[in-house]
Amino acid sequence: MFEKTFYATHPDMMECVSNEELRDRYLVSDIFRAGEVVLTYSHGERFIIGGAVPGASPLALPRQREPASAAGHPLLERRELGIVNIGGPGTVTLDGEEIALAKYESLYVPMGTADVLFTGEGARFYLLSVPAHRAFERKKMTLADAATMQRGSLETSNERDIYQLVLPHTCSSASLCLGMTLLKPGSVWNTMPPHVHERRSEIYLYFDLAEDDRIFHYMGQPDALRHIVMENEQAVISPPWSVHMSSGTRNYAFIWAMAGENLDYEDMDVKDICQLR
Ligand SMILES: O=C[C@H](O)[C@@H](O)CC(=O)C(=O)O
Ligand SMILES: [Zn+2]
Repeated sequence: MFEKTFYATHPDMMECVSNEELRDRYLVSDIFRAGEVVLTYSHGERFIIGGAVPGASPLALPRQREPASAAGHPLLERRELGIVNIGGPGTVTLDGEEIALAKYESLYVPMGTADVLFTGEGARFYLLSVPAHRAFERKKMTLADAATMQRGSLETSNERDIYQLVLPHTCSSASLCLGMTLLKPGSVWNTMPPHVHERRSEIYLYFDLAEDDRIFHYMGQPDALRHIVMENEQAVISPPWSVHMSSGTRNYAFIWAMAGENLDYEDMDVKDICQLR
């Protein structure tokens, strides 16, 4: 069912870890494969991180297989799902209702939704699911519907628009927070200055990069940074004790998703650049 399971980690585990081990623990790659729904599982907030790339025929979100008591039940029996299309136009069908999603458009799928179908050749659906305690309203969110924050400047190479898609003031959810950030041409730094949020884990998916572009993603405790070199359409897991920030070889887009103790975007501990080591 899950391509890979990512375990929760202790910050001490950052010591002496090789680049390969770092990638193995936090980098989520190969989730957009033509004609497949690829799902990975993280013990951090029990996030499911995945991709659906339909070809000529539709793809279905799989049903649960384990444990025996849940086998055959919908994956969203006790979960909610956020979907963002990062490719060409496509359609998501929720229990028979078709919802068109163009690039950068997203959909909040409530707990209890039984059948989720993905269609549209060229569409690339990014999937994020976390446990939920109740069903909220199904909602499509475009960038125009989002709460938008302008941050940074071209002079400091970090001019970007932060779009809040799923947060209490834009779309109700049980635990999922979801948004997208678009960097302006010439700007390459995100989340500058960086922060940690003890009460939530976060997943970043970088996209809109060329094949030979790279993202230098920084993680770890603020006084012990490490980096992971990332490619287009790869995601990275940020444990609650870790910063998450990067620079790229050009401007790019990224989707951020959080879950945990609360839905308060402002519940973050912003770090001074001079504190970083
Ligand atoms: O906890 C919030 C997240 O890390 C992002 O919203 C930060 C971000 O998009 C940015 O500064 O560019
Ligand atoms: Zn964050």
